[in-house]
Amino acid sequence: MIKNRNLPNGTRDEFGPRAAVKETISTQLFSIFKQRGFTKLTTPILEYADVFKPLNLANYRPYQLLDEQGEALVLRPDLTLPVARMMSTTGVELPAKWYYGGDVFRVKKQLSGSYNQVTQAGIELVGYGGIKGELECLTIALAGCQTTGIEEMTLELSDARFVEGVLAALPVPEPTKIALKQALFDKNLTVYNQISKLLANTAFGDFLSEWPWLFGDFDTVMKVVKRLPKIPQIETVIENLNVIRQFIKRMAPDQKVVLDLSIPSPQTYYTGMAFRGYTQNATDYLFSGGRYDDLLTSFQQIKEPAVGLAFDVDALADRVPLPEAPKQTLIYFNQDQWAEAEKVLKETPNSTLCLADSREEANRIAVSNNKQLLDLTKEGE
Ligand SMILES: N[C@@H](Cc1c[nH]c[nH+]1)C(=O)O
Repeated sequence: MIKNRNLPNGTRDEFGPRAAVKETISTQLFSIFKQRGFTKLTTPILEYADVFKPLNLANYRPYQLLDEQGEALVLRPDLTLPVARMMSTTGVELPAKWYYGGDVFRVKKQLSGSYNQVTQAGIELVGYGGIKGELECLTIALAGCQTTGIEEMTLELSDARFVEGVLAALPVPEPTKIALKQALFDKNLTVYNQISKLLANTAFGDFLSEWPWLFGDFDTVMKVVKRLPKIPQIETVIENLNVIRQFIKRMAPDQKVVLDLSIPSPQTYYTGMAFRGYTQNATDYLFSGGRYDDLLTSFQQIKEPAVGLAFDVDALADRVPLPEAPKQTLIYFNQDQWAEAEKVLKETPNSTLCLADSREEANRIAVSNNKQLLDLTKEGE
């Protein structure tokens, strides 16, 4: 007899309403992706560990296995890197629009309460370098939340180039910049203040005193950014963010948009704008995405621009109210009535065949599942 019937940490069996809701959500998202011209791509759950080198493995610790030659394999902790790997090996023509659905596996801290297996549904636009790529992703992000029934969602924008651009312009040696960045990301104000004090009397002084708090309402954050001296690289970033803000205003006037220019990029492979959606009082994101123009060079010589996003189907399922199921009918019949039962099944909405061998058993099943029994045998009469 098998002794250990427990599940590995952070995993779960899914059945009943939750499984049904997740299936519905995935179907709704896939239908948006397909309608907008994305093509399905399926990659294996197992990949060589090397594929995920560009990830920050402190945040995405993978489950490791060995193949028959002793080479390190992992259960995929991310779905964007397999797409980049696939693009570099198959020579498909660019630009390309891919969509996918599947589970990612990330070993989380024990007792963190979060799951190690998460279902994602996402898209990748490869070969588009302009801002239209970001706009398409955001259009799909908003449509996805709306279609699946998310009522209130906050859109958070950030940009991987902002922190780097400001640091590059600071008149201090490289090690000081690295220390300042670390203190900013860790929100270690003691160290941050010590370092930024060195620059208090420069053109950056005013801005630096506010940087650790540079998140929140879009327009308020932008006002603080204006205190920076002119840095050409930052100007482009700000322009892009403003274009996105205006686009959202036109598309979804009531959509709440926040900006965070004091955090590390959500993925180490992002090279530009990043966007995430969240709801109040929750730590997980409904979707997360961004631009990653350098990622393909991890796999090939030629650089290709790319941008994408993934919905967290589990996070969506946690927020979407479970649908009220219509009353089900159980059709009880004798084996020689199969053809008749089949006909009734076709004609009766929300019905299923009852495969019990006695009327008594059929009754028990109907009562315990709150279903109505339709008896074709008339045994009980
Ligand atoms: N793979 C990213 C989401 C993404 C898709 N495309 C670009 N980014 C994640 O899991 O966070």
